[in-house]
Amino acid sequence: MKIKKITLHLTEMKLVEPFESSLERVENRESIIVEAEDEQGIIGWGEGVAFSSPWYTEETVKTSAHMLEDFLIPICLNTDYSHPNEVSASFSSLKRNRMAKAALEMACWDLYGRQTGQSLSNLMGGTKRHIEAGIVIGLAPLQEMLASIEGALASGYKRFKVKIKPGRDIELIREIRRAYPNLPLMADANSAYSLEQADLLKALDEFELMMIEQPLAADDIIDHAVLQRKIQTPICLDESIESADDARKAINLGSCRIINIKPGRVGGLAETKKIHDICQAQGIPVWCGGMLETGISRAHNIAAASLSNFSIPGDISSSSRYWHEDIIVPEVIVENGEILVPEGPGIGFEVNRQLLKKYTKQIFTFSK
Ligand SMILES: O=C(O)CCC(=O)c1ccccc1C(=O)O
Ligand SMILES: [Mg+2]
Repeated sequence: MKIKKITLHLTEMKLVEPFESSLERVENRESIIVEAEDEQGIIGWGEGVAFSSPWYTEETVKTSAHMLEDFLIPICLNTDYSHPNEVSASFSSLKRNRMAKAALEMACWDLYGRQTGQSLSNLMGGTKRHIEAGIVIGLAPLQEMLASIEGALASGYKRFKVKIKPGRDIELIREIRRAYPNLPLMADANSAYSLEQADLLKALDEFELMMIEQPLAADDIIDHAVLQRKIQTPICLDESIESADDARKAINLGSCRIINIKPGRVGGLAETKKIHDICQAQGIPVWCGGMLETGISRAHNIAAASLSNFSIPGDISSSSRYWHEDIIVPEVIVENGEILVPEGPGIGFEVNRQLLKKYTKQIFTFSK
């Protein structure tokens, strides 16, 4: 797989509605779309999922662009890979920056799938033809959150995640439970709590949440292990898990009982598969998270979620949940709470060049 040309499209798209978590309110989503072209003119697509500012993890759109331009793209253009599994290994001398690495690695997987006529799901060993869709309700006044849940229920979503933060936790969950006693419900704190608040987190046990996601800091798998021993609600780690090694350590310490895998967070699809396999061997279910991404990253997520141990519905919603118009064709559609795993080559979606151009603020091209 010889890559001849790589183009970075820096895009900005306005969300259908602002998305609020414990740490940030996202209204305009900047992204890096990666286009990798081989000598035959076949093109693969990837997407960097870092945000404009480092509120979720330390990477940003600009650090990703810097890593890609100055380090990752030169490696990629100068290596003749025989399989996309080799791409992340070729980046291994560079520390961290996994969102930047993932953006390029995933473009290579899509390219390879299109070169060989295989779907990403098949390439990764996916077994599911449909995946179950979940939805995330951002922080908003209670009535709005309840209305969002009602709408999502009507659309068939199978799992409901609400963002929480100190001051919007126990009472918020109590009200949602009062309205929906049997809803498959979970909460995501995006690391807004500390171990001193263990009693408060323990008070959530009575609501029988499916899990609580990333209550403590990203680098706190020790404290998460202490917390998990104190509370009944299963802890799911998101920000804390950037690699298969992180997953192994967190599982061994008892820091979590479930893991949220985002291919764009962990360095790409090869690492996704490794984390998936480690978790499967240890009896830890995984699900696929989201990053308010365009259809390109969403398509990669769908392929990943077709693997068998992605056994809990993920944060994979329809394109229209976030975008007035998505940049892929067809858009991602949720029907009866499910998304069809595409069987076409690579990600199985085409990129709408006209829309990509419409949302592109800057474009950079690199060739050998
Ligand atoms: O629906 C989505 O795309 C994911 C929504 C979400 O929870 C989220 C959105 C942005 C950044 C982090 C997270 C998260 O999972 O923590
Ligand atoms: Mg999360």
